[in-house]
Amino acid sequence: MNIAQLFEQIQQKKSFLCIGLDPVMDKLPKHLLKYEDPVFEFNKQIIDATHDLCVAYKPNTAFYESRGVKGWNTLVKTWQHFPEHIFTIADAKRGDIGNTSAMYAEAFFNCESSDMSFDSITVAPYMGKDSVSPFLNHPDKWVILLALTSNQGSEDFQVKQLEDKKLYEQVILSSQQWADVNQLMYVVGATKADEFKHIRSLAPDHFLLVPGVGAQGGSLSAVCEYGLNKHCGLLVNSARNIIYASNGEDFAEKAHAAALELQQEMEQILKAANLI
Ligand SMILES: O=C(O)c1cc(=O)[nH]c(=O)n1[C@@H]1O[C@H](COP(=O)(O)O)[C@@H](O)[C@H]1O
Repeated sequence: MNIAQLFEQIQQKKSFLCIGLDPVMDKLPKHLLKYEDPVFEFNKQIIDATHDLCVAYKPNTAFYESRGVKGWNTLVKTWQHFPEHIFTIADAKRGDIGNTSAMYAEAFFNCESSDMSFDSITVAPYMGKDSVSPFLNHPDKWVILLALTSNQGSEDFQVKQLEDKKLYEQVILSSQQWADVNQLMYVVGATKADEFKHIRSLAPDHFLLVPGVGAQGGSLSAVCEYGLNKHCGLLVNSARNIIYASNGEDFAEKAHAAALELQQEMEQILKAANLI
């Protein structure tokens, strides 16, 4: 999926919502425990109840890898259940020396060897260009590079000054030489709303993946004030606020309601910006 196709999906659905699928066994509704794979059943019902309201799903692989082989199988089944036009993000935060990154890319992008073929993967930029390039060698796939993350620890390194720039600014500027806007996005936390105006001056045309709305306290309207661009340019992620809207038998219905609330707010924002 290229940038034009992603924008088309956003316009059709009047939504730039990405739903994070980060399921924890202990938090699942009890009635699902009778299923052979309760986590898959949970994801399946969440996807069925919300796919008309979002343009992307982002399973964070930690929530699957932590359960070993069973968890990996759940991830594969979940990927296989995604509807065709949904943009899929493997939130794996990978990045290593070139030949190792190539194997990570194989694991998440190549259907034949891994039974999954995500549209994109989150990548940590710390090891530099040759650690990111193997993901970009898959021409129809996206790299979503960590720029300014939502957590407190983002202050430890990302905002440190290097000569005339902060580290995260250098990440955004240097990486633009590695791929174009059809293959590269940046993660910017919703908790960093004050930085969006400046980040848009560094990367006016790129999509930004924005986690941190809801459970981490970020505000959708504050992000959109300066974050939108001519292709919308934002995928705003929410996980816990949607998937755990209820832990009863009505969990999927309540997830739908929580996603609808965000989608309706997004529709108003897109209309006000003349993007739909
Ligand atoms: O790359 C990410 O998705 C990510 C980057 C970041 O800066 N902050 C952040 O919270 N995330 C992820 O986004 C999701 C946030 O989930 P909620 O806080 O439950 O909405 C988790 O999967 C995090 O790992």
